[in-house]
Amino acid sequence: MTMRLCLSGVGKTFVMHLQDGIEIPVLRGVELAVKEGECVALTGPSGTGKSTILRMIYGNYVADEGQILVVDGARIFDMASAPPRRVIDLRLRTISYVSQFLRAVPRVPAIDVVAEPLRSLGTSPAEARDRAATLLARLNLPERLWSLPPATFSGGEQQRVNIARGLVAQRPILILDEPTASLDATNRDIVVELIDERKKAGTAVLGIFHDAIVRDAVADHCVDVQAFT
Ligand SMILES: Nc1ncnc2c1ncn2[C@@H]1O[C@H](COP(=O)(O)OP(=O)(O)OP(=O)(O)O)[C@@H](O)[C@H]1O
Repeated sequence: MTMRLCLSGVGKTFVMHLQDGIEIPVLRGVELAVKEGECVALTGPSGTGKSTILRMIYGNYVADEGQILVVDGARIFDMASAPPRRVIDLRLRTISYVSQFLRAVPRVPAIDVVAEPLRSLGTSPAEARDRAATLLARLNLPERLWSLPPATFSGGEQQRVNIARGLVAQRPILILDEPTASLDATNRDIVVELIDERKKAGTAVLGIFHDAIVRDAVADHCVDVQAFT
């Protein structure tokens, strides 16, 4: 199986510039790898740095040391030292990231929030909306909500829009930060099914799954982040 994501010697210390430069060392020597078609789960107590690892891979946080190699076809990039333009390109084509909370643009209908990643890749509006609709239907989001902006949706409804948006473009790497935290058992099982389908299609998945049922169902192995604190 081809390697898709490989972290070596990754470290992160937060510096609180507005509080006398206080330093908060969080992670050091992070080593982990994810191959195509594989799902790796990050585990460990609250505050150990699981979300920080996901954010460094997506380029939201800059790693202080080490390498975050992202493999896309024949190309390999180091997210730890990638310039902003490369980070934008990797987000467009290579890495999908489902954060814990949806950051919706005001006044944009849910179906367009979900279709947007396909639109940015050049898919026609009609096809992008069709594929968004298919995912929203699978995730049981009532059709009457599709034309409404998600700002007023319930936590579980927003999470399903967020998941649909993260899955719609089928990029080679999928990062999931607690994708089922606000979902009922039926929708949780659908998310497990969708992740499984992605793995079978060759996507490399790295996630945080506090729900042990979800973790056991999707993860091929776990990495305990406490080892890197
Ligand atoms: N932007 C930031 N500035 C300062 N400290 C931060 C920042 N982001 C995270 N931290 C700190 O880094 C540590 C790790 O946070 P992180 O959210 O990665 O943990 P986690 O393992 O995902 O926790 P949880 O399971 O509770 O979500 C925490 O002590 C947190 O306060």
